[in-house]
Amino acid sequence: MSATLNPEPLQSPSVSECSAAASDHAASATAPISPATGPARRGLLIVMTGASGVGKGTLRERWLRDQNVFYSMSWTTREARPGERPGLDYHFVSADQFEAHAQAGGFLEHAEFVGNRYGTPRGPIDEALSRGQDVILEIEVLGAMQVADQSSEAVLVFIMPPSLTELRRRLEGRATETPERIERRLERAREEILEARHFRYVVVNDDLDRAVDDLRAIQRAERLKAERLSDAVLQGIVAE
Ligand SMILES: Nc1nc2c(ncn2[C@@H]2O[C@H](COP(=O)(O)OP(=O)(O)O)[C@@H](O)[C@H]2O)c(=O)[nH]1
Ligand SMILES: Nc1ncnc2c1ncn2[C@@H]1O[C@H](COP(=O)(O)OP(=O)(O)O)[C@@H](O)[C@H]1O
Repeated sequence: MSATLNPEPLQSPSVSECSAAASDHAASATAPISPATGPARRGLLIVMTGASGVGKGTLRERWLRDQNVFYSMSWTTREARPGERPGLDYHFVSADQFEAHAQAGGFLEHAEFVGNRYGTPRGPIDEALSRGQDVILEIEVLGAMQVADQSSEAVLVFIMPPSLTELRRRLEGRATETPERIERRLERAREEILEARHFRYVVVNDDLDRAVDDLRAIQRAERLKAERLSDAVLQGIVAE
């Protein structure tokens, strides 16, 4: 893939809005009104991005522990690491399978990262958002920018390492990559960090608990946005 890091500020063109009212969640005049969490609410599309090794997976696991959130499992051409579970951590595919899916328009976004390809399958995300479930993507920066270009509703959160030294320590400590691949990931991390201002939020992952609190605060604030009130909820309020 030939995409490069984009020096221009992100544009957020509008995207066709899906029906905000899921059919199995019709608002009624007598139901308690809770615009932020109420029945006709479409799920949030939250995109967590940032360098490899910054702690995205660790944060996501803690953040979502007690929540019914849809985590989008990516496709990748990378080989599975020992302990990784096909169909849970990633859908591991060949280069040909990946390319065929990309050609068929099956990815919401996809990008090359240090010699391998990664992509977010489109279908399950639309389904989850429409039924009101929040969706979390955990992807690198080029892919996150593609999502931002396509979807004005996406909430983009950049996870910042406390320092590059600490990022190196985490990548080395995790010991999932060869030293050469760690260097390539760190090079990529420098480029990614320089793009941080293009995203809506930045969370520094120094203290894990505080960073998870920040993510929860973002999710809560985004749920309260007035623009997310659907017609169904408003009509329900005035119909009383
Ligand atoms: N664009 C894109 N990036 C992804 C996707 N899935 C994972 N990534 C990112 O690709 C990078 C490399 O992933 P991986 O090899 O699993 O390393 P790790 O995330 O550091 O454990 C990480 O920054 C991931 O967040 C995806 O579907 N699309
Ligand atoms: N706040 C933190 N403080 C110290 N170590 C952390 C923190 N967050 C994550 N880590 C560690 O850093 C390493 C990389 O985290 P990981 O979640 O795999 O990153 P990513 O998914 O972004 O590649 C792991 O060994 C993890 O335990």
